[in-house]
Amino acid sequence: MTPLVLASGNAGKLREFADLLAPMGWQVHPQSEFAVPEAEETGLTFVENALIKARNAARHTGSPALADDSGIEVDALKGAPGVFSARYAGPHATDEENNAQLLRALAEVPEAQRSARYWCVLTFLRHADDPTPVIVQASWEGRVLMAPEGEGGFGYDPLFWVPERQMSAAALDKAEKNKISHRGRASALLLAELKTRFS
Ligand SMILES: O=c1nc[nH]c2c1ncn2[C@H]1C[C@H](O)[C@@H](COP(=O)(O)OP(=O)(O)OP(=O)(O)O)O1
Ligand SMILES: [Mg+2]
Repeated sequence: MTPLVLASGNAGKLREFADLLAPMGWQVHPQSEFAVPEAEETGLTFVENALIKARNAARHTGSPALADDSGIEVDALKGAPGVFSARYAGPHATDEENNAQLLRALAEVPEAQRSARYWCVLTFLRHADDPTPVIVQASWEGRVLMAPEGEGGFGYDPLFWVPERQMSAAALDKAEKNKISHRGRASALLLAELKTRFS
C-alpha cells in the first residue's frame, strides 16, 4: 500500500494524529522519515499554509500527503497570533516562549474578554500537482487563562480553558481532547470526505 506522508514536524500533532487517523487503515509516516525539508509557511491563511506543507511533502516523497495548519485566534488581540501562532515569540520560538508572549499581550485583559478559539485546517493531496485537494477545517472555542494549568497536550494547551469540560486543554486526557478539539473534528470531516471521494 502507498504510504501517506504526514507533513508535520510537530511532535504534539503527530501524537494526536496517531490515534485520529487510525480508522483510516492507511500506513501513516511522518515526513521526518523521508528527510523532507521544512517548507516556508508564507501563506496568510491556514488553508494556504496547509497546502504549501502538503505539497512540499508530496513533492519530496512522491506519495500522498496530509498537512495540518493550525493556531489560536484571540479576540482581544484582533485575531492574533492566528497563522503566526508557532512564530509568535520569534521565528524559532518554543511553546513556553509563545505562551509567555501571549500572557504578556493579555496582561491587562480581564477574564470575560479573553475569548479565543483554535483553528485547524487539514489538506490532503494525492500528489504534488493535485488540482482537487481535500480541504477541511474546524474550530474549538475557549478562553485564554491567566496562568498555565495542566501537564498534557502541547503548544498553547496549558493556557486554553475549555468551558465544556471546565478545565484547561492540557488537563484533558488525550482521548477526550481528540473527541472535541479542532483537530479531532477536522479529522472526522477529513475521514468522511476521503470515504465519499475515494471508496
Ligand atoms: O491542539 C493544539 N494545542 C495547542 N496548541 C496548538 C494546537 N494546535 C495548534 N496549536 C498551536 C501550536 C503552534 O504554535 C501553532 C501551530 O503552528 P503550525 O505551523 O500549524 O504547526 P508547527 O509549526 O508546530 O508544525 P508543522 O507546521 O510542521 O505542522 O498552533
Ligand atoms: Mg509550522
